[in-house]
Amino acid sequence: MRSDRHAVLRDKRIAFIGCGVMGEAMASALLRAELVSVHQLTGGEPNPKRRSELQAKLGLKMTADNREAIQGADLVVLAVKPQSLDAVIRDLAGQLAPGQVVLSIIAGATIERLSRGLQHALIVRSMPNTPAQIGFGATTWYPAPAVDEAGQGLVEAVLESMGLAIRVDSEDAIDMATALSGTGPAYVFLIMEALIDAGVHLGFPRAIAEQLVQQTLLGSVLYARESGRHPAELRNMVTTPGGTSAAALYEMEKGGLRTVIARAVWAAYRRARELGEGKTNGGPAEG
Ligand SMILES: NC(=O)C1=CN([C@@H]2O[C@H](COP(=O)(O)OP(=O)(O)OC[C@H]3O[C@@H](n4cnc5c(N)ncnc54)[C@H](O)[C@@H]3O)[C@@H](O)[C@H]2O)C=CC1
Ligand SMILES: O=C(O)[C@@H]1CCC=N1
Repeated sequence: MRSDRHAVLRDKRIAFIGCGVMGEAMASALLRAELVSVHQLTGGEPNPKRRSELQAKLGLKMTADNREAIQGADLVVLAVKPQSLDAVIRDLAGQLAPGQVVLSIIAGATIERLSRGLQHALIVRSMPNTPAQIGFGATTWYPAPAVDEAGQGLVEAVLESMGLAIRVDSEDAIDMATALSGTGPAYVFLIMEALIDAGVHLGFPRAIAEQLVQQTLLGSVLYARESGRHPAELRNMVTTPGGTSAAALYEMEKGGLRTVIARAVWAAYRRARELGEGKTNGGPAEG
């Protein structure tokens, strides 16, 4: 289902409940793509510093009162931490008007929990990521059965303004995507940091190490996408027999890099499920 995003979002009002990293990323993406004008957006945010920051930076109308924020909104985006969800439910339970669609980006929070807590059936669960801020996000979304075509079109138009948006066919796929793409930028930034530090360790000035690493990551991703080749084939093309890549890859395999990455992604998936069960404090994963 594709539709003209401008037409879908024309005159639509969107309320962001929680305006931290992701609330700001989503509002910025919509404004940056000129899909909405600022008077269509409202932010509900208890932190006065964040309220004035977003007012100054994006021109957003901000309020500390979540009930006021959702007045007249077509779409209500829930972008608070899982730990703040109960407070939002207390504020908004029974307060949503019949046609309002709720779009949650909260890791773990199930449609059943949101729908029961808010006493509202029109719920969409989604999982974006931080590159959404510059239009390169990767988002998955899954609507409750009660959300009709128009509601889904509205959600899709908002999510596509942030980059790739894929509708998945189960809620479990949202937890899986939380571990892979939602959390994914954290993995990439850690690898980026480790490579830059290794460059500095070799003797490069940090600014040059940063440029070389950023361009290598960017170029490799674009090359993989453009060539359409399997990553293993592309890796083999770098790996001269008896050369430098073979020496480096040996150390990576010996250190268990693939297993470490797979275990990290499974740990994030388990954690997403725990958050959904209301276990809001973490701890080292076992197993
Ligand atoms: N940061 C990320 O990379 C991603 C985060 N998420 C999800 O997005 C949600 C928000 O994450 P961030 O933006 O990183 O968190 P954040 O901490 O930056 O933002 C949350 C905002 O909610 C506000 N808030 C707290 N209690 C509130 C209440 N009762 N009513 C309204 N606002 C309230 C806070 O003051 C804060 O500004 C989380 O549930 C997370 O699971 C999803 C995808 C990626
Ligand atoms: O760390 C977290 O819980 C959130 C969810 C996806 C990315 N960040």
